Amino acid sequence: ALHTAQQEKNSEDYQEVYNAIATKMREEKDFDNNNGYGPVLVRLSWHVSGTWDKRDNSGGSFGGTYRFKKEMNDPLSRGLQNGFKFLESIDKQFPWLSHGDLFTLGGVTAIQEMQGPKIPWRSGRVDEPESMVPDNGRLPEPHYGADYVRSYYERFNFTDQEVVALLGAHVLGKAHLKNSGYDGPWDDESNIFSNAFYDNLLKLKWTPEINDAGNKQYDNKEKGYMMLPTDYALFQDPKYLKYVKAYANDQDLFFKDFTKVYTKLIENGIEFPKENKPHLFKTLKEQGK
Ligand code: HEM
Ligand SMILES: NC(=O)CCn1cnc2ccccc21
Repeated sequence: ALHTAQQEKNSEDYQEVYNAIATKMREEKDFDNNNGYGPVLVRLSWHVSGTWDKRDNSGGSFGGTYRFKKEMNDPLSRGLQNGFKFLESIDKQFPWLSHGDLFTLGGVTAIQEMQGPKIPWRSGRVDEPESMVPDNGRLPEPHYGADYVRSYYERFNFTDQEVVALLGAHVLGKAHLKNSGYDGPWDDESNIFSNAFYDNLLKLKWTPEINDAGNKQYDNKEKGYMMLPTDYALFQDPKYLKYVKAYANDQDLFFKDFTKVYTKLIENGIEFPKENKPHLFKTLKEQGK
């Protein structure tokens, strides 16, 4: 069943929600070794959307079903509960906002407040009941290479270029051994949204290592950076590598392409009537806050 998103509030109302999330991010910037909540909010917005299945239009961000424990406790989402807890006070402050809108707006706010691109965001997702929670197992695993990544994103009809642009979000935050069985990076500059992911992938020396959870990851000793096998796949696969180079050399192109594919991701399965216009948010800084 296709979901139609009606716009119920105007941009000023959503800018107020944006400001509440952005202000709370500033107040709690010491979270996770001073990474702050930005990275986990971005990952949450992707996980609530990554359950979408084009075959029956199940899952996806529309119904806000991540709020139910079956989806929240998906082992591949370990650690995202921190993002959910962060958004609980926002949920209470704006009871009229649906959970699907809350989770996706959280990611948009985080990207913009971490100096990323402006993401035009459309509202109107409607909460669905627990019976609509998609099964676990729809999110990707980090252990495999390019063939796995390519076939995984076929579910979204994403091209190689879109997959590479989307994965640039792995410039943010870090892996935590207890969450995913991967660990690092150990630098603390991972809360600025930039094209550094591609630069690092191309320019640094990556050494395969078995980590303390017995998983193979790629480490750079000099900088204390790491890459998952699925990250490194973008370097190994010649078709992906072409776009890794393009984005390493052109941050504006990366920002433009990331904005397009991230918007596609968080809107998959949703019909937006043309009168339901995207909202463009000002950052706190642009508002002089
Ligand atoms: C092949 C697809 C992907 C795989 C296998 C994957 C896997 C992972 C893993 C294992 C972690 C570490 C989690 C932890 O230990 O806390 C992680 C973190 C993260 N992922 Fe992905 N991911 C993928 C795609 C994406 C996409 C499409 C986005 C956003 C557009 C994204 C955004 C993030 C962010 C921001 C973090 C850092 C979270 C934090 O610091 O707590 N990932 N990812
Ligand atoms: N700073 C870097 O080397 C990128 C960090 N990084 C690479 N793959 C990642 C996957 C999840 C979070 C951070 C990640």
